[in-house]
Order: sequence, then C-alpha cells, then structure tokens
Amino acid sequence: MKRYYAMMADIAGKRCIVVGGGKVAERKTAALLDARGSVCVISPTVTSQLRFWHEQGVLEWRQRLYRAGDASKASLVFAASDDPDVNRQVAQEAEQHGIWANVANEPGEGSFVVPTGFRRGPLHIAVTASGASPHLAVEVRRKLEVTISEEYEVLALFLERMRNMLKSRVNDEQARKEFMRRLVVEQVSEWLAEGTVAERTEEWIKRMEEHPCAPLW
Ligand SMILES: C[C@@]1(CC(=O)O)C2=NC(=C\c3[nH]c(c(CCC(=O)O)c3CC(=O)O)Cc3[nH]c(c(CC(=O)O)c3CCC(=O)O)/C=C3\N/C(=C\2)[C@@H](CCC(=O)O)[C@]3(C)CC(=O)O)/[C@H]1CCC(=O)O
Ligand SMILES: NC(=O)c1ccc[n+]([C@@H]2O[C@H](COP(=O)([O-])OP(=O)(O)OC[C@H]3O[C@@H](n4cnc5c(N)ncnc54)[C@H](O)[C@@H]3O)[C@@H](O)[C@H]2O)c1
Repeated sequence: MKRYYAMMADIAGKRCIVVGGGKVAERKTAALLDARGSVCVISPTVTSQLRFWHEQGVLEWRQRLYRAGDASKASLVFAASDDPDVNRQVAQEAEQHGIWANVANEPGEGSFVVPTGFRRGPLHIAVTASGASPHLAVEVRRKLEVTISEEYEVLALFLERMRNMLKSRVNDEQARKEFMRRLVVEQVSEWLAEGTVAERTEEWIKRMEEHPCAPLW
C-alpha cells in the first residue's frame, strides 16, 4: 500500500489531460473544472455531459485515440480509458516527463489518487482510503457530511472575517491566537450545539464593527 502525501492544489488555469471519455473521465473532469483547471479530453467517444461542455467551449476535446506525446505537456494527467495497456502507457509517459498521473483502473501505476470529499465554503473535507477501498472512503465521506453540517460554511467565513479584523486591530500575536482559539473551542462549539450559528456570528460581527475598541471578550 502506498503512503500518500495529502495536499490541496491550486490548479486554476493549469493544463489537465484526461485520456478516456467515459463516466470516470467525466467525474474527474467535473472536479477539475470546478477547481478552474484547463481540461483537454482525448478520446474517440465521450459522454453527453463531456460533449456538452465541449460544445459550450468549457473544455477541449480531441476526438481520437491516445497517441504517444499526448501526456508529455501538462500539469496533471488522468488515464481513464477502459484499456489497461493504454492507461499504463499514459502513466509511463507522464512519469518520464515528471508529470503527476492518476490511473483509474490500477492506482499503483500512477503517482496520485483522487479523494472523495465535500465543501463547506472554504472548509474542504477530503477523504481517502489510499486506494484500498473507494467504497469505504465514500462511506466515511457520507458520515462526515452529516456531522459537518451546512452551518460550517457560515462559521468558516465568520472566522476568516474575525481573523482579518483582529489582524488590523490587535498587534499582539499571542493575544490574537488566544482569542481565536477561545472563539473556536468555547463559543463556536456552543453555537453549534444550540443551533444558533447564524444569529451569533452576525451579532459578533456587528459588535466588532460598531465597537472596534471594546474589550474582545
Ligand atoms: C473518490 C472517488 C473520486 C473520483 O474518482 O473522482 C474515487 N472513486 C470514486 C467512485 C467510484 N469508484 C469505483 C466506483 C464503481 C463502484 C461500483 O461499481 O460499485 C465508483 C462509483 C462510480 O464510478 O459511480 C470503483 C473503483 N475505483 C477505483 C477502481 C480501480 C481499483 O481500485 O483497482 C475501481 C474499480 C474496482 C472496484 O469496484 O473496486 C480506483 C480509485 N477510485 C478512487 C477515487 C481512487 C482512490 C479512492 C480512495 O481509496 O480513497 C482510486 C484508487 C484511483 C482514482 O481514481 O484516483 C469517487 C467517489 C466520488 C464520490 O461519490 O464521492
Ligand atoms: N477510479 C475510479 O473511480 C473508477 C471507477 C469505476 C471504474 N474504474 C475503471 O476506470 C476505467 C474507465 O471506466 P469508465 O466506466 O469510464 O469506462 P467507459 O467504458 O465508460 O469509458 C471508456 C472510455 O475510454 C475511451 N478509450 C478507449 N480506448 C482509448 C484510447 N486508446 N485512447 C483514448 N480513449 C480511449 C473510450 O472511447 C471511452 O470513452 C475502467 O478501467 C474501469 O474499470 C475506475
């Protein structure tokens, strides 16, 4: 079993090659487009959704089989055809050019796997079972989706605002850290338990805006 390193990559505007045009290629493409990647699909056939995106000018589609050289210039490569030999060739070419490659049918042949996940605003939860069981990863994600409710988006945005306000108001870094820690550990968990996140966050922001010099706690 590989021991993967987790990270969140900014792929906006980066060239992403997807070889294959089936449902797996479509799912990978959807996530890439969501993160503003620049997608090129290489496949003789594509799903109706991929075709639609192509017609809308959202992605590039090369309607043909993979050819050597296709996986030599990109930031990320996805081998998602239903031909294991082709997928292996794609991954090997990417590897030779120092490009990150994902292999849909045989994860060990690629250099990264794609986690399942969901967003609550800036809070982005990603889950992987490192290829051991995609079903388990999805099951854990489903459980977390229930626990990490929609309110977390409001909270994440609120905490970001508070952090920025504090930065411009409080020079003492230690005091800022302690304030944010208490806010998250003491207040926020109470609001979540009470189901009062929307009201309380609004109150706090209002108080900070109206009384910038008032004691913080
Ligand atoms: C999370 C998600 C992200 C995404 O792909 O976007 C993802 N698979 C998802 C869906 C899904 N996967 C499969 C089915 C059909 C199920 C069925 O038919 O019952 C479905 C559902 C469907 O296709 O509808 C089966 C499957 N998956 C892999 C193989 C090949 C193999 O393992 O040998 C096989 C065939 C063998 C088998 O059936 O086991 C391989 C991989 N799949 C991974 C990710 C990577 C590591 C995940 C991890 O361990 O963390 C890894 C290793 C490589 C990679 O692709 O990066 C996405 C969930 C989206 C969501 O709902 O949130
Ligand atoms: N990683 C995952 O999450 C996951 C999930 C399910 C299945 N799989 C595996 O992923 C692969 C793809 O699954 P799918 O359901 O999307 O398959 P699919 O049969 O729906 O699509 C395969 C696509 O590959 C294209 N293709 C075939 N040969 C090609 C070539 N030489 N060059 C370019 N494109 C080519 C076909 O035209 C088609 O568009 C399968 O091997 C499957 O076992 C992976």
